[in-house]
Amino acid sequence: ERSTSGFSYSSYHTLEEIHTWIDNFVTDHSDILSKIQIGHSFENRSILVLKFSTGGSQHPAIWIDTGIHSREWITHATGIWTARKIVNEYGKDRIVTDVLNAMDIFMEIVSNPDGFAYTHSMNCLWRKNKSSRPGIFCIGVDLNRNWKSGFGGNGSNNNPCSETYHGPSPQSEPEVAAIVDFITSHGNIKALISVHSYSQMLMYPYGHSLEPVSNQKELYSLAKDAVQALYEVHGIEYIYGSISTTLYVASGITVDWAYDSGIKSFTFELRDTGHYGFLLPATQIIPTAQETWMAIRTIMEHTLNH
Ligand SMILES: NS(=O)(=O)N[C@@H](Cc1ccccc1)C(=O)O
Ligand SMILES: [Zn+2]
Repeated sequence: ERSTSGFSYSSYHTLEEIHTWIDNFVTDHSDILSKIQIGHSFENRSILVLKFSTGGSQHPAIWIDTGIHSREWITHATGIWTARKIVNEYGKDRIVTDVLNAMDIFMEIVSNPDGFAYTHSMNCLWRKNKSSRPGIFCIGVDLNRNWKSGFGGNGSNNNPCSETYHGPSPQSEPEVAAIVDFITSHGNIKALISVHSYSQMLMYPYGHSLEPVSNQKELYSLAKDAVQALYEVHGIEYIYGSISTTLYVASGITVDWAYDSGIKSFTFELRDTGHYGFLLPATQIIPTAQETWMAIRTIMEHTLNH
């Protein structure tokens, strides 16, 4: 009898329900799972990371974050389903087993806990964190514009009332600083996957410039394979390419910082293409998670072998 047996993987959940699930899930799978607090948010909520590990010390690792933008609820739900998939597939699926026998996986499901709580209480379309500063009467920084690489460039905004406000300085936000500190001190993260919604895209750096990254061919080819694996599940079509050429120029973003830190980095924009947008019905959670998993699994396999 799993203590998570009452949890619905086909529903959206509150922050408290997710934190309770994390505790129960780690208890149920304590052989392979542990919970790490990497910091706290502006409003003092815990920032939690799931660690999947079969032992060893300082294994090369893969980082996955969901929920950096709080209204993108499909991403937290996909993260939760993916976490369960990983533990269920270990020992069964050859790729998952090979990956976890050689690497660790770190997953941060609620990367913007203050914003996420706010989407449940006050404003379901809230995007930013909830930081406030003296003399500034608009709240929140866009946590996907607060990173050092290209900070303050085109595709970010220095107006605190903007939805893409980059904040006063790189890593000014505790939610970003916590990830930077964790990944930097770990020192052996090989790949990073940052999950957003919506648009149905799989992208890689750069966002801050139109200049192709040095290993563009490798990332393009891997994105192509990952998108094909995703398509084969439910026939959902993704487009793929570099962020700046596929979507728009965006500066101070997670994946550009990761790439400049020597990490192969990808970012997803999950379902849909705008019909429901951020308000994707819960009936699409499991289909979305199932197809996204096949793309993530493809990226994991490549990371293990290259
Ligand atoms: N998820 S979204 O609707 O906010 N779109 C994202 C697009 C995006 C995602 C990853 C890196 C750069 C840009 C955004 O941050 O603007
Ligand atoms: Zn987003």
